[in-house]
Amino acid sequence: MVPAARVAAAIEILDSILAGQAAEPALTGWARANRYAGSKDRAAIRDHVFDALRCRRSYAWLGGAETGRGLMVGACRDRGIDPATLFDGSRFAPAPLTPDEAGQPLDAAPRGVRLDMPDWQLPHWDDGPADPDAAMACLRHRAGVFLRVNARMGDLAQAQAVLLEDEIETAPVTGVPSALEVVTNPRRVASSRAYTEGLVELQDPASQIAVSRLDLRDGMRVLDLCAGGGGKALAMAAQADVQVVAHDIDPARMADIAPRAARAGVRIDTVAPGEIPGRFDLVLIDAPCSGSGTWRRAPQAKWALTPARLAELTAIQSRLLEQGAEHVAAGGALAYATCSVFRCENEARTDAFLASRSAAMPDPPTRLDPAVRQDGFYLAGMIV
Ligand SMILES: C[S@@+](CC[C@H](N)C(=O)[O-])C[C@H]1O[C@@H](n2cnc3c(N)ncnc32)[C@H](O)[C@@H]1O
Repeated sequence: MVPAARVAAAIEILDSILAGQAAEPALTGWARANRYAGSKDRAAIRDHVFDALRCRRSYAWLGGAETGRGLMVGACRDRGIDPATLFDGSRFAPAPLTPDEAGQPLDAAPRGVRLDMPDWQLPHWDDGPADPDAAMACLRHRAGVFLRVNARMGDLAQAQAVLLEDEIETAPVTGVPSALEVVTNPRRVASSRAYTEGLVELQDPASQIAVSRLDLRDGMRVLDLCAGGGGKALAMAAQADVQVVAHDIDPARMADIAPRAARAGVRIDTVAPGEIPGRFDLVLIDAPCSGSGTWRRAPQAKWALTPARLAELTAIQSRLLEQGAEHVAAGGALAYATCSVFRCENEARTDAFLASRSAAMPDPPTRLDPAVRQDGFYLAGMIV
């Protein structure tokens, strides 16, 4: 496909998303209906769509309308490309620009437009990361692809060598000894030998840092209360000889844990909701949250979040802290984590929890800033 045809495809898909469809089904549906598109075309179209979702307000401002077409016109202008070179009405290309698509310069735009954030969220950002504008600005850009090297199967150098067999070049990540950043061929990772044989897993550096800060010692019993697909459970099991029990309110989310654990050469037991066996030396609550620290990976969530949903999430988070504490053994610890940067989901929750009982937070919490670590994260360890 020529570049203008890829832009035309992105416009069509963005219109479906703006009408309410989720991004992944919209992309898959388009690919099924347009089988002539090759893998490079699909990848380029996907990048256009996700870039536009990250920068929805600024692209609409630059492009003159919050439509698929307006967003792609704005995307061209944001990248210094004259949209008329692609919007020329030739075969497969979008129709030529009209005078009402002149857009407006971004310098004159309000803060929420320039930083691509819904206005109602700005106070939450101002109450979160140290440099809120830098944090919001970084969410306008694509995230890298990162791997966690499974220490049970090899070290960084071995993983890099095995990945190179599949022409995947990687680089170490400063300050995260278990992590590699994929430099070439990220789309080959899932079929590479290093991945299928469990030497590496896909995991962002912020999550790897968070797990590395947990005080895990051989022989400990650990409950992962909100295990989801098991990213943290697998990282904990790789870090020490711990017995991990994984639980999630939605057991279907844990379906991948068994095959992932088998690949990684570790054991993780999964339990059904309400069937948590006894008490544990460590209970990890990787709580459901707004995900505000990870919106460069999941940009649709930035626009979908509402004040009501945020209030609902903070109530769930407080309940989970109470529930998690019930499963901590004498002398054990409770760890609370979110991938949000909002105080109302982080310090406000742990402060309220600590104030309600005789519990302590011996060390200050870990706060990771998306402007520094690509993703935001919060981790607090408590003795209950
Ligand atoms: C942030 S995700 C977990 C990610 C996972 N720990 C990982 O590292 O891949 C939060 C999870 O919490 C689960 N959840 C939501 N409410 C819950 C509850 N009341 N009890 C247990 N799990 C819950 C969700 O189903 C979701 O899978």
